[in-house]
Amino acid sequence: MVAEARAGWAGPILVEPFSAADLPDIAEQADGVVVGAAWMQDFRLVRAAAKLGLPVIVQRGPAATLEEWLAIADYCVAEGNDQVALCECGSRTPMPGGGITLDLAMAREARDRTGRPVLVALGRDAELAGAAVAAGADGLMLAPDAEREVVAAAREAAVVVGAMVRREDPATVAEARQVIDRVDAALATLLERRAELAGVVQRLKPVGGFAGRDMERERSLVAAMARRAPVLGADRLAPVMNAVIEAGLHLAEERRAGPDGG
Ligand SMILES: C=C(O[C@@H]1C=C(C(=O)O)C=C[C@H]1O)C(=O)O
Repeated sequence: MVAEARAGWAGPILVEPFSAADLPDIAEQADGVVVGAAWMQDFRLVRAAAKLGLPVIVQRGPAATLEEWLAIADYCVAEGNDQVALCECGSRTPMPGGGITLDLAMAREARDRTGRPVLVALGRDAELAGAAVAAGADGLMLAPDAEREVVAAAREAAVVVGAMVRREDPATVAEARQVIDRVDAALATLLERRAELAGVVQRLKPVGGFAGRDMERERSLVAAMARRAPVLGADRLAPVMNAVIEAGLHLAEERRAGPDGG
């Protein structure tokens, strides 16, 4: 089973034991052991799993309180295993359609209190990926059978939302470039959306395109942006936004002309 999973997946293989009998195989083949939400009260199995020396992921049972959840992590640490991460998998609160109700506030609290990485299990629902990242999630888990598009959407939301709301502290050129790449991913997404919206205005204004350019509006949007980007300031933002606006106007004019120039 593990060998099969490894063949189709480049990431770490985390395995949840059904019983203590599974532990030797897990120790030999897996990269991490999962303390499942369903049996987090089985302290003997929790202890035995922690003793394998592999990283442990402690899932929160659907009715477990924060204290109960963190106590299981403490059990693992007491077995001498400090490689413990937590995983929020949702509460038992009934949801129409059987969806899970993730407790993102609890996930955030668990992270703040323990300093340990907290994963959020999204099931097959990528739509909460951005919310989980905004709440501080260090990683997202999707159901093994989640569709490719769902995985891609979750990854995209994590990058874009993460770049917007989380500050990172890179220490090397390579790390700083990775963070820049994520910020640029968010910028590209926003620039594309902005160009579409500016195109809407060109179609709705009595005179669109370069002929209907409104410099007063452009100055005022730069001034508003400078309030959010005080370090750059209006003087540095102005040429950047001029290029952005002109790119939007060129696009709108090309589209109006049509593929063969009108
Ligand atoms: C979009 C408009 O048309 C032009 C493009 C602008 C923009 O991209 O923000 C701003 C002012 C206009 O020069 C507008 O008038 O709002």
